[in-house]
Amino acid sequence: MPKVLISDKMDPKAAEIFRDRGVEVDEITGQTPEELLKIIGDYDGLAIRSSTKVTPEILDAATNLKVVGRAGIGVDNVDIPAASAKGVVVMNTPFGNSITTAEHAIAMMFALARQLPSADASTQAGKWEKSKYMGVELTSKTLGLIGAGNIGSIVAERAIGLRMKVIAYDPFLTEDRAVEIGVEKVALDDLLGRADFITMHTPLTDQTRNILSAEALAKTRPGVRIINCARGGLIDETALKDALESGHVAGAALDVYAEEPAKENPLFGTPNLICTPHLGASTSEAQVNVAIQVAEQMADYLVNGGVTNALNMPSLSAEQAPKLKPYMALATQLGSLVGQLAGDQIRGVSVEVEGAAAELDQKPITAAVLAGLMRAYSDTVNMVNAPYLAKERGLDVREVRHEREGDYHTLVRVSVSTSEGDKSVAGTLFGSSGPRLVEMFGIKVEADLEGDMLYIVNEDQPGFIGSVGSTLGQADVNIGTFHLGRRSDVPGGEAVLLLSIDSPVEEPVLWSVCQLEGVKTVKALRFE
Ligand SMILES: NC(=O)c1ccc[n+]([C@@H]2O[C@H](COP(=O)([O-])OP(=O)(O)OC[C@H]3O[C@@H](n4cnc5c(N)ncnc54)[C@H](O)[C@@H]3O)[C@@H](O)[C@H]2O)c1
Ligand SMILES: O=C(O)[C@H](O)COP(=O)(O)O
Repeated sequence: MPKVLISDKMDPKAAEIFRDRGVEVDEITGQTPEELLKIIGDYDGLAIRSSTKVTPEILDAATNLKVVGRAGIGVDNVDIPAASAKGVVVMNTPFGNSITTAEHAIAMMFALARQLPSADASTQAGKWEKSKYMGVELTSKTLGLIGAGNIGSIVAERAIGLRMKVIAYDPFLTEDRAVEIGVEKVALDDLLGRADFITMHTPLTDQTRNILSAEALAKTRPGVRIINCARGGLIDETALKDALESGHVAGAALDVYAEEPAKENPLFGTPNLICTPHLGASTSEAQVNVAIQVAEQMADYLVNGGVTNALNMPSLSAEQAPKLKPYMALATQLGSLVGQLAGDQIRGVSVEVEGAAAELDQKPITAAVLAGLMRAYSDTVNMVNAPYLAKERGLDVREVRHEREGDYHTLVRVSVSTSEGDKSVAGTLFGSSGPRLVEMFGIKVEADLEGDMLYIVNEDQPGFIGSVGSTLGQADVNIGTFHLGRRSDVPGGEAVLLLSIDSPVEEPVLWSVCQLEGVKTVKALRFE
């Protein structure tokens, strides 16, 4: 039974769903990295929010880990390249808390406009400072969104409802989408110069880090108010402090900080600053949503192989997974066959699908081919890390989908380009018997690729099969099945022999086969 650790505070629904789906679950929150390091090796899954840091050290110790599930959106606390390299799927729940977070941004905007936190403190202190707390109206003001994805577009919708004009800077926002969500797409400098309120809704990346730098803040309108419910690090905190102190920025409302938990921060105590402790996603509704979603996604993966909302692997629904399963087996075998035969000469790989296979999502099939192909060099390669490893090795990977009718109801072809030319193998699915090789390097040969096998290329001549049989027999190697193919129907050409054998063959036996007359190539193969 797969075992999951919930390492950050999560709604109890998550544990309930794991148990209902046949996944054992432990809930141990608030651990130090050292404590987590000691126990992580026991788990197949790790369910987190933003507190647990999934570092390369944690991943190294996580010898059984298959999936990290983030109950929330931001995954900057997970080292995704390191997880991918280890073959660990990283999933998030991209929509479960977006309304709640957008509402928090809107609440922050109101709080800034009317100075609600300090007006509250002053009133409860008995000061009745009516004239001190003069506010501003939101109606007709310009709201500048930096980032107009899920949360940004919900904020836009709410702000338009408040009769604000919304402009957005987001290099990935299309003009059509901008029109659809009712915002004007603008350049960053344009936004900085026009917005009365600026709200941040991007992930923290190399491009967005300090996007509100001292230089950018200097371009904003005097009296601008700034909201950040996205990620600390988007705003230069020192520059913001200066701008608040000078009065150029009239107010800032922050939910996120460069260092979290932010028990100390240089900004604390600055005038006109409102702070919340990373509460953007903290409503009971959002927490139930993300807990249910993350547990369902992780259980799907661990129990059925379904992949949803993965950041380092193509999606594969729980309905699709059983349909794709035999194809993955076929793709892995074909990849393994060319990987074992063409080895490190491979420069490029092309994966073609036709017939029924062309109706399926091709990405998982390609990932399985690459995993099979690279298993010749790596024990830890799987469908998650295979595309990354392929990229790292500089393999040119192509996918081709044929609409045409072929000889088989379904076909997957794997072609590799090597320094010695192109080579291609193809396989199909046969009724209930599953994956079967049907063509190899231009020769029709049918074989089930499993266990230990021997691949021989020879000149087609009488008596050859007998001499192979007796050479193997003398070495006590039992032949299970014989699969034969030749380049043309005319005898005497090049032939391929694929033998399934009951035990691996040692080097001296391979050498003896190699010495038989007409033999061009001999190679021992192994399939899982
Ligand atoms: N405070 C919280 O508790 C809380 C809760 C949920 C999400 N978040 C954070 O909010 C942020 C937005 O979440 P989302 O669900 O809207 O994400 P999203 O992926 O739907 O949207 C992000 C948008 O940022 C845009 N973007 C990327 N790079 C950009 C750049 N260089 N300049 C401008 N725009 C850029 C993208 O095109 C995208 O449209 C994330 O950082 C997430 O972690 C915080
Ligand atoms: O990215 C997110 O989903 C938010 O930052 C929420 O973080 P939390 O789960 O730690 O509240």
